[in-house]
Amino acid sequence: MDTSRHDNKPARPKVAARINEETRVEETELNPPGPAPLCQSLQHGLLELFEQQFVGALLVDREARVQWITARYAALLGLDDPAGALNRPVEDILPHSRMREVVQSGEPIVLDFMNYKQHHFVVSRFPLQDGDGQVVGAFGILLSERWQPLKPLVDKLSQLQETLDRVRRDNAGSRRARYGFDDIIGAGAACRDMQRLGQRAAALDTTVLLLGETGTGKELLANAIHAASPRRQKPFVGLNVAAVPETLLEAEFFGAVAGAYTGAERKGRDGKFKLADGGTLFLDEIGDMSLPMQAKLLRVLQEQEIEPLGSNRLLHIDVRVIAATSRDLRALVDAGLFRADLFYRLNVLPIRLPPLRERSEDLPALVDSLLAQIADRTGLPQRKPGAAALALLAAYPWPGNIRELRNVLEQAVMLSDGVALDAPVLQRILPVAATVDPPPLAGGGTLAQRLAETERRVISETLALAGGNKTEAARALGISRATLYEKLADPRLFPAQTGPSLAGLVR
Ligand SMILES: Nc1ncnc2c1ncn2[C@@H]1O[C@H](COP(=O)(O)OP(=O)(O)OP(=O)(O)O)[C@@H](O)[C@H]1O
Repeated sequence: MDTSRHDNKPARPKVAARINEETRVEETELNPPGPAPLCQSLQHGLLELFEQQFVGALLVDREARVQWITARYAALLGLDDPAGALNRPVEDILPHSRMREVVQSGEPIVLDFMNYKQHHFVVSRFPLQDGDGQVVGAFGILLSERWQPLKPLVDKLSQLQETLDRVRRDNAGSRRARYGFDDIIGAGAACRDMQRLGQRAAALDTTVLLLGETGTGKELLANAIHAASPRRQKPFVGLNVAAVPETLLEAEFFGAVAGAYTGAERKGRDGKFKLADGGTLFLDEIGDMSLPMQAKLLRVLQEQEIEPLGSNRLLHIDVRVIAATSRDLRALVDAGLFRADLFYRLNVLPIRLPPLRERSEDLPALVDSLLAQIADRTGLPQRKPGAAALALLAAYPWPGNIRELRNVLEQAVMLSDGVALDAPVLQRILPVAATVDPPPLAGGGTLAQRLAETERRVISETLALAGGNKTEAARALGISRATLYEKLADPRLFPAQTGPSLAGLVR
């Protein structure tokens, strides 16, 4: 039936449900009299254009009632009679739609995920205004039926969020520690031991050595130790040794006087030791330091004096060092790659942080706490994992530990609506098919996708076998450590960041 509003216009055959004589009556009632009634801005074939260009498109009035929907969208939603959607509240046909929010706030939602039964749609929503700037409705576009093409973007968002959190943390409270022992979740024996030793370290003013795989909470524990120590009113400063090029490390540690360098460093600047004066310096990935730098660090630890680059003056500093590494320092000493005297100097009070796979008893509490943090930050309702989702999480080896768990949960929250956190959503996110019932291998995927899947699985398994130790894993795989880092940072291989995070680079 052609129900075009303009008798002299050609029919628009592809638009299954459009504003017809009946809805025109409604529309006149819904819109204030004025020069721009709802839909006038979409005249002259625009609707057909949307029909052709997008997987789906939809228009609602200011009461969020459907006024127009493309035939393809209606078919995707399984509507037998698309015209039957007209004038119904949008949630009747799309329970998780946020079109009402757009109409009410007048703000667009430029990119979002929306669930519909088993589908994950990528959608955009825009408010429509009349000539007086009044919101008269909203326009929604279904950009893609699949969210996977946007996965690199989702991964990047997670990483950037972590970077932002860390930068905020570093800037907040003039370098004060932001986390305490209360923020360390886990009541299992391994976690209790770690916290008991941490409390002891806080009371003593000695050097502390934190040993654990990436993402096990070394920086969190270092924060907590500082916050519970007599130095708590003084700065807490972090530095990831592995993230700073060797040539810049000395200036990063000890600072440089004006004129010591040309170019950007001409003005001179304070090093991390100076910035941490009176407080705590957290040195992450200490095992990655060159032998000459190790000698310089040892001298500072012994003398509590630094010499900024380009100066011949020694500055006295009072800094407690908390060092951390994911590498086996003793093995590095045996291999002649780490100075024995520095090792003994650092190893006064070693604390081992267990990998997540060794503390499965803490997993439900960790998941709960991380989901609460995500809900707090995003303003979305807190998700609750079902038994199947928890079983799936427990089956995965977590080479990236709690950081990886947090990234996976963040992605799952973005991709699910409602309160339940479903196993199928997690299953799609987890890098290795950590299924309770493994899915059949047969199926789709291009050669490139299937090769990537195999590569991802081999790397994950090797890392898990190597206890998260990247040097050992790289050796077992016959690739350099740098290549392994590159692969771990490749979002096509590892959708949830399991390698060194961007955050590490800004520390
Ligand atoms: N026990 C825990 N309870 C709650 N959150 C935790 C816990 N351990 C770690 N996390 C969270 O996991 C993430 C990674 O922790 P953190 O940066 O401290 O790990 P790390 O061992 O220092 O990692 P890397 O060696 O890669 O720098 C952070 O968001 C941290 O808040």
